Amino acid sequence: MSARLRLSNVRKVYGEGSPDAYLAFDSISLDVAPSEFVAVVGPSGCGKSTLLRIAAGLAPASAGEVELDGRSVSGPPPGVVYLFQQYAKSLFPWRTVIDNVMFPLEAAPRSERRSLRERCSEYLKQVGLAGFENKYPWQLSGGMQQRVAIARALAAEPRVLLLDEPFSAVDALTRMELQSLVLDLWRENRFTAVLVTHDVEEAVFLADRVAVLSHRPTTLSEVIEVGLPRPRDHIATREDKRFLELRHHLMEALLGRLAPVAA
Ligand SMILES: Nc1ncnc2c1ncn2[C@@H]1O[C@H](COP(=O)(O)OP(=O)(O)OP(=O)(O)O)[C@@H](O)[C@H]1O
Repeated sequence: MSARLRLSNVRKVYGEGSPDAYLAFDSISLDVAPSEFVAVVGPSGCGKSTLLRIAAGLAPASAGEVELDGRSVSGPPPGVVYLFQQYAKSLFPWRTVIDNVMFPLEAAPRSERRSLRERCSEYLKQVGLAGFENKYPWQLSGGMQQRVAIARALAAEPRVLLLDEPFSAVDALTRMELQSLVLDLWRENRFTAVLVTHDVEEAVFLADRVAVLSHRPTTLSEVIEVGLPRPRDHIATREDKRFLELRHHLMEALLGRLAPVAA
């Protein structure tokens, strides 16, 4: 099957041409199939967010190519939605919850607004926020605000959803709830998902494959097939032998270069 999203030999240099030019990563090639869920893990600062922004067409690569359904990406393409870590900054505090979710549909003709509003209420229901349409983001908890951001992403009917550490600003239990929510929505809506995270358990729990970025100089060191059965459950999946093996392997890959802690 042809790739939905294809990264071919992508390289990023910040400050190219200047004496303090900085090579973020090089030679990254990765194909993501339609409806696949791929996680990208790597140590802090290795370039995960940069890579995702390039995949979204939000930043240019220094070399290499990004393709969406076979077409070269040179700016944000329709159908690709980016979900940010900092939901509080990505929601508009002066708009109600429903008006935040409606935002990607604002260009639609007035005559369609009523039916779009109903559709957006449906997305809010899907993320467990029925009845919160007329609240403002600042009246909601952090986890609820990220649910609003997820509903807004759904309203854009993504072919590809790019998730940049989307759960890192919430507490551990909320994080697990949001992980399950994203898995349910992914299963129902069949978008392609690429998740950047530094959390190896999250990567294994959610993804079909995990791409591992190395320490500097960053390259793609391996891509691992997860192969755990779906639907996944926080208790049973995390106790599965395969889950534990993968977690071990990824922890070693990410921590391998650190010196052991002295007794
Ligand atoms: N706009 C920029 N200009 C210059 N350097 C940048 C810029 N954005 C990122 N960098 C550098 O590129 C490297 C990769 O940054 P990036 O945020 O992509 O890494 P990351 O793996 O997502 O990090 P973290 O896991 O800590 O969020 C870092 O060393 C960072 O300082």
